Amino acid sequence: MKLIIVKDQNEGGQKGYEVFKDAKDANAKVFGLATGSTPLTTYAAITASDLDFTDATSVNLDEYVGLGEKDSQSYRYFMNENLFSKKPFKTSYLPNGLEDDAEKETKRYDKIIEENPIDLQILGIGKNGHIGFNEPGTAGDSLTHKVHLTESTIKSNARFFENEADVPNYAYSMGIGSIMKSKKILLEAFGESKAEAIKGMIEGPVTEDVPASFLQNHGDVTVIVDEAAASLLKNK
Ligand SMILES: O=P(O)(O)OC[C@H]1O[C@](O)(CO)[C@@H](O)[C@@H]1O
Repeated sequence: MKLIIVKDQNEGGQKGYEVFKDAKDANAKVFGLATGSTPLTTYAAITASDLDFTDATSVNLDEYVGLGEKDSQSYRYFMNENLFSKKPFKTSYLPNGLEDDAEKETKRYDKIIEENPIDLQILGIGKNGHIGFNEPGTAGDSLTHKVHLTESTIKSNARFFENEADVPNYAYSMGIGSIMKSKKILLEAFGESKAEAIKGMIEGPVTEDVPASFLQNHGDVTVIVDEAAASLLKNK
């Protein structure tokens, strides 16, 4: 893994933008995208740039089950607000949170991923080491699945909702196996609350207990962290 330690999230966002720019210059056509607070500065830097994605496709990692694009907490809404309304892509895919039939939806999404192999995947990381919504215990070869969110994730994400009870209990998530097939991966993490997960991801054993640790088996991962998120690493 290539580790880049930055001063703060703003500098991290600029570096993240550079990874997108390099990928675009190298003719990347499919971008795997993430939600959460982590990629926001990268999306802001992309938005402020002259990069053009109208010939590119995006495939997002995950979506809450039960929320649609008009729900302000849905990930489709988040992506529209923070990126797509300013930097449109030719086509943008997300799981459909309003589809009740999990088998139908996960199969549909796997087909999309197969037909649009991801050139660059951006990831955040959960405090418990999750990537996408792949919670601890998820198999390294998993495909798109319906996830029962952990208590830790519900608590972390409650800040985006009025009440913790409003956080959906389920989400559809791209699997770890699909994430691992991305040609290049960029993982960002900012703040002390991510330090334990970053240590486990980079210096711990490869284990389902820390889903991000599977990235040790990928040949092209760039990790951008601030000093706080890097604070528990022995080798910097
Ligand atoms: O960037 P945040 O808001 O800390 O969230 C971290 C992770 O949590 C998720 O939003 C899912 O809970 C991931 O998509 C993201 O990588």
